[in-house]
Amino acid sequence: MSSVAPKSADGTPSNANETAIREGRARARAVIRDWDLTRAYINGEWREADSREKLDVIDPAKGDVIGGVPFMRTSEARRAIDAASEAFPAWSTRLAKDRAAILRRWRDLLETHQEELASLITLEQGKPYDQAMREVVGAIAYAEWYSEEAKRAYGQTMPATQRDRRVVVQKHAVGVVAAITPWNFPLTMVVRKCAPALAAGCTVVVKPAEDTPLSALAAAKLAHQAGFPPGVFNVVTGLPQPIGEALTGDERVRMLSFTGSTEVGKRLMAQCAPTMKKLSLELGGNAPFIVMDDADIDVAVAGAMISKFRNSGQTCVCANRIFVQDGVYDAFVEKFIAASNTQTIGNGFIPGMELGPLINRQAVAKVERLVQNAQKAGATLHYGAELPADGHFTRPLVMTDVPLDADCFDEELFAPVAPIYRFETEDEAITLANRVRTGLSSYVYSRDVGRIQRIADRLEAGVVGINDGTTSHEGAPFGGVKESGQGREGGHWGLEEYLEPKYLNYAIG
Ligand SMILES: NC(=O)c1ccc[n+]([C@@H]2O[C@H](COP(=O)([O-])OP(=O)(O)OC[C@H]3O[C@@H](n4cnc5c(N)ncnc54)[C@H](O)[C@@H]3O)[C@@H](O)[C@H]2O)c1
Ligand SMILES: O=C[C@H](O)CS(=O)(=O)O
Repeated sequence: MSSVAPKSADGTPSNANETAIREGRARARAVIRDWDLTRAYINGEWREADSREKLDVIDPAKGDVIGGVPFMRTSEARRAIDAASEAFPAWSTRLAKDRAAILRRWRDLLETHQEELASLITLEQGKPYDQAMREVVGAIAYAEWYSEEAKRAYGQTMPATQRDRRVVVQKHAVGVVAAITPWNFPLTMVVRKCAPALAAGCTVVVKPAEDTPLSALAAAKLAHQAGFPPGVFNVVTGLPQPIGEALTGDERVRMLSFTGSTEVGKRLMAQCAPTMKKLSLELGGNAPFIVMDDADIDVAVAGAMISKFRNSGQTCVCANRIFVQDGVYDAFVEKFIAASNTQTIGNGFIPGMELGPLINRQAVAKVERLVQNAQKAGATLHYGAELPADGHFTRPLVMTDVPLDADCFDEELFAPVAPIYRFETEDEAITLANRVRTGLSSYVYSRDVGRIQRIADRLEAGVVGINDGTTSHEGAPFGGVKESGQGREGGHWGLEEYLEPKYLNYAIG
């Protein structure tokens, strides 16, 4: 049976753990203090809310207040749009190599301060420190990619169709971009949107998630040091709805780049319609994880563990439905439950911690609702670690015998809960995998390359992990189909999102 974080002999959390938590929190709170992460960033200045109100920031592992950011609303959002709009002409016409150089400095500052940034992520989002460090490394990778891609916004010439005509295609920055980001990767989601936007010559107003605003403010602090001119990069913190209405309703904002739930994505999409904004929407997932009976079971179990439990299941690409073919079902279930039940759960500052808390109480209530629904429908529950004393934790859980009509088949769990479903044929697996409204990530385990290709061809998804539970790559076009959104982030695809082609037709006489 697994346990909460490693304990001392008498069963209380070891002094070493308590010391690690205390020291980790102290390091992160020193970053908040020394970097003065208490004000939003508008037009190159650090600003309070007009009302002087503050929005508390909570440590999800302890449930206590660890910081406060400006509780901004419409007026401050409008000032950020003013700044971004005024900065756009100069920034968009600046030489690409100059934009690239500033992005490179931003990238280097992210790397120089990666330990401070990782501590901040663990404190405000809860993920274990080594996962937070991997998030910072991911953010650095995106910043690096777009510091280079900034110089590759290439145009084209078209073969003449008339002897006295020439056609030249140019690329132009879209304009002011509103970037609204989620809490599960509070740094990477900001960099993954802003780096390509800034590389393309756009200016940006970021509204981070209210649960995790500090990482976005830290990114702004480093962007300021990197030399982004005033108004080019802005971060507004506060009440989502009025800020969102200001950003989506203002005709000067030419694009919305949103990462978050499908529900909110649909709402924001509708709010953008009156001013016809360009959209990049990275929305909800519900990833199928398919294990065929010729798969290497140990490889499949290892992949399912990473895909399911990374960030305590709070990623858009987590395995949300694990489908195992009849012939290997019992073997897979036995090994997967054993692996799941050895995981430690606790404060992310404890060295080697595997599972941190969920982001807030609402997230815990949602997963409890989905588990109760599945159990009532007939699922068998195989619980892992006991819960730590405080914080927003939920126990790691494997569910077998899950009925196909359980709510968790269609809803994103966003928790360390793994429903397993049995299937018989390849066609049945694909039909079940596609029987949802989203299509972001998916996984297939087999050692038959023809079977893998047949399944990958038919999966309704933007990403297919093949014998691999992790699929992130800064150069790949990340994004989904159906209600997982539209547009792509990463690689040249990510830069193109923030560019508009314009063709010039020359009569040459
Ligand atoms: N596709 C991806 O790349 C990706 C990445 C991470 C998370 N997600 C998805 O995000 C969801 C979890 O993140 P979340 O809980 O932060 O999502 P969420 O939709 O609740 O919030 C996302 C962002 O939208 C803001 N927001 C919420 N309501 C708003 C409104 N009315 N107006 C303006 N802004 C508003 C929030 O403050 C936050 O900044 C999951 O569904 C997950 O799959 C997708
Ligand atoms: O949560 C969504 C992220 O996009 C996951 S990942 O960073 O792409 O793996």
